[in-house]
Amino acid sequence: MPERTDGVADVTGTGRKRTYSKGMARQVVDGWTVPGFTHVRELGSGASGRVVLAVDDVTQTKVAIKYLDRRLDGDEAFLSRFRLAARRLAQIEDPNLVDFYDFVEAPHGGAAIVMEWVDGVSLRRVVDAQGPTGPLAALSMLGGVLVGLAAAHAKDLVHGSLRPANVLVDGDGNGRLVDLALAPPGTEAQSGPVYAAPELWDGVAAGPASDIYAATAIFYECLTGHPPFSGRSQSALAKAHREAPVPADEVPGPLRDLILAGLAKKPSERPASAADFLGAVEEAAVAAYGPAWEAQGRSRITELVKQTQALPEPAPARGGGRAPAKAPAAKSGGRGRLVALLVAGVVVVGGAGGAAALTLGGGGDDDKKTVQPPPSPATSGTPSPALPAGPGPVNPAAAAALATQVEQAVARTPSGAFSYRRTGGAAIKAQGSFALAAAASPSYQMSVSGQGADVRRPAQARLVADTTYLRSRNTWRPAGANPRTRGYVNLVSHVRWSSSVSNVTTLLRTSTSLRKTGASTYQGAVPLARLAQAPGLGPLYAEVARATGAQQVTFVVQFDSAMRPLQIRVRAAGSGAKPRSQLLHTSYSRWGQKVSIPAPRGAG
Ligand SMILES: Nc1ncnc2c1ncn2[C@@H]1O[C@H](COP(=O)(O)OP(=O)(O)OP(=O)(O)O)[C@@H](O)[C@H]1O
Repeated sequence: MPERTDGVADVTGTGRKRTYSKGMARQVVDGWTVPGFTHVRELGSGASGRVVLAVDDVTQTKVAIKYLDRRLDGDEAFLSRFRLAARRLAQIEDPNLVDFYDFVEAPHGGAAIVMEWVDGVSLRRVVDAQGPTGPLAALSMLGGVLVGLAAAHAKDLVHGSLRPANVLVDGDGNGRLVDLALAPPGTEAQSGPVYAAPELWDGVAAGPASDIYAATAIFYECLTGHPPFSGRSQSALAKAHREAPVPADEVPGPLRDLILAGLAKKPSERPASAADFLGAVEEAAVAAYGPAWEAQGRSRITELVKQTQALPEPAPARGGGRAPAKAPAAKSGGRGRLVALLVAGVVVVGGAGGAAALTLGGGGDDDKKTVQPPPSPATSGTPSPALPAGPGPVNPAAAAALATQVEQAVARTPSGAFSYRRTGGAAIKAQGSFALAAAASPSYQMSVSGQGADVRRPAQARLVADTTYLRSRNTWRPAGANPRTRGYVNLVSHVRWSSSVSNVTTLLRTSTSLRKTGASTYQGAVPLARLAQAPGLGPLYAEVARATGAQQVTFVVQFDSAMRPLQIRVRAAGSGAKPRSQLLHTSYSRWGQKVSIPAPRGAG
């Protein structure tokens, strides 16, 4: 049973307690407010509720609180489902999901979600204001959305109503998904009709495949400035999703297969999982735009976010409830977009050469007439030429100084959270936290799984002083000696080295080409023969060389402003008739968070 504190249910079971201050501000939202927070301002509202920026009275942390619409907080079936989803949401930490803190219910009606406040703008606003993002930024957004979906799907959580308004883009160009599991089953198609997969229109419950469809429809809109299908009524839109050919010829040639795969009419014909799709996205992006595509795409989207933030913020939408779907009266392409066009000195007359497409959303932000945007500063984002992947000159002293700077930055806040995945070959996924000790080996706690039959189920693992412990029925046991758990020991070792900071610094130090490709992004290449000599990392890269036949790896690493890694992507691509490739991708977050990973007591 949820513990009740001060009349507030702690349904996430996190046991978080707050000291609730009296007399907190109750402006912005009338009636019940979540105790312990002071509201700052309203951020906006939609069909599912009203969102306010608030400050935790104890920690002074800024949060976003979504007060659920009466339609939801009065629906007991929805509430009991969402309570279960909330427990899982509270356990996920992923750089592409907005952190979920609490689901709070008032004793006499009223419910709210307390979540991380994202200092950024929604992708809806970015596309409204700037038009198509250019292919690299669109790919980077799709990649982020798929990473977030993969993390949610791994916990059996489906987004259900994914659309650009539910992708918040932060100042680092990171797309973060919000509003997971908020659409009551059966209403998913109406929650985001423009992005709703054909099966949702037939009343099939939302699943990973419908999330992949929505992610691809968003990708399409980033590329072209308008969604793939439109219709004058719900039934016309449903028919288009079910029957109309995918208008793939509007997107750049190298990206068409991705669009066709993700928007396949039958769920079984779409990529098998978000993680699989991510692998295909990576392959297509590298082939078309070179290994630095992600860094370039991210820097492009970061620029678009900045430009959008500089525009006057649209007044928060009011009214909560979404109007029942009806053919919308012709509207302009959105307030923000209009302002952007005026700022850019572009005058749009009528339907931009007849290219206007009427799209039907369920109201609110997604209910808009999209106009094929004329070239604007933002749409002229043709990719810069791919950087050379081959070895080039490197200044070893500069590379070593950079590596030292990273080590020093990490040593100041030596703990955090990470998520890791390997794609290509046998997939591996892991996420958790780590603590780096100067004099001892680092400790990791993670949920880890792989593709082999013996490691497919996620296991909870700890690595302390080079011993791996696995959790089984609430008991931690050392795993080394047991042949049945050897697979997990190998996975943990792989993850530990792949996502280690020493992997980052070794790649920098041994690079044969290294260049700065963004404000805090570097791209380089290292021959695998060199990495095979590196302490600890040797076996990892020997395996990569064996599996791919590659001679070298290329990498892209991005740092935060304190020079701690935010993410690193290492790619090995073999050559020949059937080249095999692998991607090792670690994202880091929450540097400096308090992490304690002791050796389990009594576990030997
Ligand atoms: N965690 C957050 N951090 C920052 N801004 C947020 C956050 N969650 C929502 N917002 C912003 O608050 C506003 C209202 O969000 P809301 O989710 O109600 O809108 P919506 O997605 O259009 O509608 P709905 O999902 O309810 O149909 C939007 O501008 C959204 O970008």
